[in-house]
Amino acid sequence: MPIPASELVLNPDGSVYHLHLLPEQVAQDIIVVGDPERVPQVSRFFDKVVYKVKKREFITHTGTYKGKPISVISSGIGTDNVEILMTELDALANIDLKKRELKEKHTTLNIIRIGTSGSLQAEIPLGSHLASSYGLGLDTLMCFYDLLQKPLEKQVGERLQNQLSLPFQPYCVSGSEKLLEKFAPHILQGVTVTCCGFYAPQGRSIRTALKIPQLITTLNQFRLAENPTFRLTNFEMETAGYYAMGRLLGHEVLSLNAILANRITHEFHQQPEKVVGELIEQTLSLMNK
Ligand SMILES: O=P(O)(O)O[C@H]1O[C@H](CO)[C@@H](O)[C@H]1O
Ligand SMILES: O=c1cc[nH]c(=O)[nH]1
Repeated sequence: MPIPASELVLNPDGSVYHLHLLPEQVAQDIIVVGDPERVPQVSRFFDKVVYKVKKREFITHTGTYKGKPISVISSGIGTDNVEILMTELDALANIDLKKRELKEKHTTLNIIRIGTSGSLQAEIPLGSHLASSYGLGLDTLMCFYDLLQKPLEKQVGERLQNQLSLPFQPYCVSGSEKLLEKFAPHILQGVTVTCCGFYAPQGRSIRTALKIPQLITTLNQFRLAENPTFRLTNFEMETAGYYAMGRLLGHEVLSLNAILANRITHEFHQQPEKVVGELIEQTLSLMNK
């Protein structure tokens, strides 16, 4: 039975609905970024850019880097956008769009996020680069998917739900071990908390009262007796969504974070573009090794 037009939506030119991409316009190695303006900051290092496609916040540049096909795509902010991006990238790789059928052979995508983030530990300074060994989702995306979690991952979600009295259970998913191996010797590793907003969901209060005023303290002090090295290191808004969708769809995903804020020492980096630029160059040089 072909996948109906209402479920897998295609544009009149045959491209996927939101990304506006055709299968030949995306590589198997993909860098994802939140900010659409970061796309050319990555692709300027490519040998050449063959395709430039834009729809909404989803901007794609595809070409080669050191002779290997590569794409960079922006997601915009949040795990709701990540769900769309990951589903449509997977459809481009694994569904025959003309027949609307699953292809016989599965293609695994290698997806690396380069994003900005705030530190939850005083000793992780501004300007650090951090690879997420786990993503911990404080959003409700996975309430709608049947995600398999390992016992430690499930335990983290249950404990945090309890400690923060949340009406839903956070989810926790590991990143790609294969990709982490390339980066781990060169940058910090940590557990990244993915939030459903930038202000109150990350404990920021500008003009409104917080429902969970102890959020940052609880996350800063979260520990597992069974695994004493497990601690929550940083905040952002996409990583757990990428890791969960990657596990559901069978793709390798790693999130790399440029630490711009420290929420414990109350600082924000004076030159954010410099920190992000350094992470872009480091990622490109390590991902092909
Ligand atoms: O710099 P990007 O990749 O957008 O990532 C971080 O910055 C945005 C918030 O300012 C969120 O998307 C968060 O995850
Ligand atoms: O504190 C921060 C900094 C960047 N991105 C976030 O989501 N939070």
